[in-house]
Amino acid sequence: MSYFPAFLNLRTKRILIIGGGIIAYNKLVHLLDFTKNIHIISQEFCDDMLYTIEKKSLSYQQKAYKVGDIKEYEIVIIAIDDRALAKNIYEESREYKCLCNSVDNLEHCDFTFASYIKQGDLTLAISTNGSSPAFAKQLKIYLESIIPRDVSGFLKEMKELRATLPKGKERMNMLKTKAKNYIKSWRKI
Ligand SMILES: C[C@@]1(CC(=O)O)C2=NC(=C\c3[nH]c(c(CCC(=O)O)c3CC(=O)O)Cc3[nH]c(c(CC(=O)O)c3CCC(=O)O)/C=C3\N/C(=C\2)[C@@H](CCC(=O)O)[C@]3(C)CC(=O)O)/[C@H]1CCC(=O)O
Ligand SMILES: NC(=O)c1ccc[n+]([C@@H]2O[C@H](COP(=O)([O-])OP(=O)(O)OC[C@H]3O[C@@H](n4cnc5c(N)ncnc54)[C@H](O)[C@@H]3O)[C@@H](O)[C@H]2O)c1
Repeated sequence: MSYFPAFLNLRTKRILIIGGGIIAYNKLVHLLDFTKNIHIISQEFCDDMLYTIEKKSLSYQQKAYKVGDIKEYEIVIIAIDDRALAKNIYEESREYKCLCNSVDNLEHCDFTFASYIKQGDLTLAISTNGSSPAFAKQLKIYLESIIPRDVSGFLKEMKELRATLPKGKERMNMLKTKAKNYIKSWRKI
């Protein structure tokens, strides 16, 4: 079964990252593109993680994970190097209604992180269902080379048109043609 692609509003969601190594740091950086409502628990923190925690004024605790620490969170990311503990935390998470991501085991993921491009209102996310994160990243790099820098400006213009023109068939056709021609113009770049 494949993961369902959805775009979540994280504004009201409390997120916990367990772990302070490079992988936890990568997940943190990606989450920070969308929310600052993040707490981190770890025994040790890498320098990049500590720098970012300070710069973004994030809350954190330097300690070993204790049963119950995940209780208050809607989203939990397990990014530790202890597979047995990761499994225990995942099993504990089943008692709550939180969504769990475990960086070491796809079977322990209610959701996975996507490789993504974010330019203004355009977010493009890639999943390989865990088959090849390396491929997801390279495909992202390829798509980044195709999508022009002014895409966010184009979306602003489209948003404005949708807000001002009266709804109906005429607007629909006009927006469709404009979008089609914009994408067609990329081939000439
Ligand atoms: C896309 C991206 C997003 C992000 O991290 O935010 C992401 N992994 C990225 C990179 C990456 N990860 C790995 C490599 C080495 C090459 C390779 O193995 O391919 C590279 C490449 C690199 O770093 O260059 C190794 C790896 N990854 C996972 C395992 C565990 C396992 O498979 O069991 C192992 C083995 C660990 C080991 O060997 O010890 C698991 C997961 N990694 C996922 C996401 C989820 C599935 C996404 C999908 O559907 O593809 C999933 C299931 C869970 C999750 O993490 O959510 C990010 C690219 C960000 C970008 O675009 O810049
Ligand atoms: N999903 C991915 O994209 C991906 C990619 C590469 C590796 N991984 C996996 O991710 C895991 C983490 O990798 P890393 O390089 O960040 O490891 P790391 O050793 O640098 O960091 C592990 C972190 O977990 C913390 N930790 C360990 N036990 C803890 C406990 N009981 N309570 C609180 N914190 C604890 C440590 O203090 C440390 O900060 C590895 O197992 C690796 O196989 C995943």
